[in-house]
Amino acid sequence: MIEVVCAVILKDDKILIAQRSEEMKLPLKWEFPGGKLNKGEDEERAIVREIKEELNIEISPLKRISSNIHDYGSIKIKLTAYLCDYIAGEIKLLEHKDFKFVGYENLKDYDLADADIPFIENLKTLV
Ligand SMILES: Nc1nc2c([nH]c(=O)n2[C@H]2C[C@H](O)[C@@H](COP(=O)(O)OP(=O)(O)OP(=O)(O)O)O2)c(=O)[nH]1
Repeated sequence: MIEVVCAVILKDDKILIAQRSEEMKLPLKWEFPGGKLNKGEDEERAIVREIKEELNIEISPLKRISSNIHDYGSIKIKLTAYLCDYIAGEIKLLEHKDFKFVGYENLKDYDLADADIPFIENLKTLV
């Protein structure tokens, strides 16, 4: 099972979602950006590193939301989400195709990766 961490980044009460590119796995799906844990790396360090690598911004993890285990058939992932504050920097799309800041109520209108869907319910009381 692959361990993946992702960031639910808040800015002005909106949530950042990013669209995977055609070249990535799960092409064109929307997700909470993040990536795989390196060996020996803790989750909070991994999420800060991945967001800098993918979006060029600094974030600060606030709270662990929950983990979902999802089996895509070819791979099984454990996806752990952290609620994060946007600290600094201008977003540059270094891997993704697009990004948006959306209100909580609009998250369901995007074609999110299957593993992310349970987070919508878990976020209800947090945002
Ligand atoms: N980052 C991220 N990955 C997700 C989410 N939902 C979901 O199913 N995934 C899957 C897609 C990938 O199969 C896997 C993580 O891959 P990734 O491509 O983002 O991770 P990475 O940057 O470390 O990968 P790599 O390109 O170095 O191989 O988890 C999500 O919300 N965020």
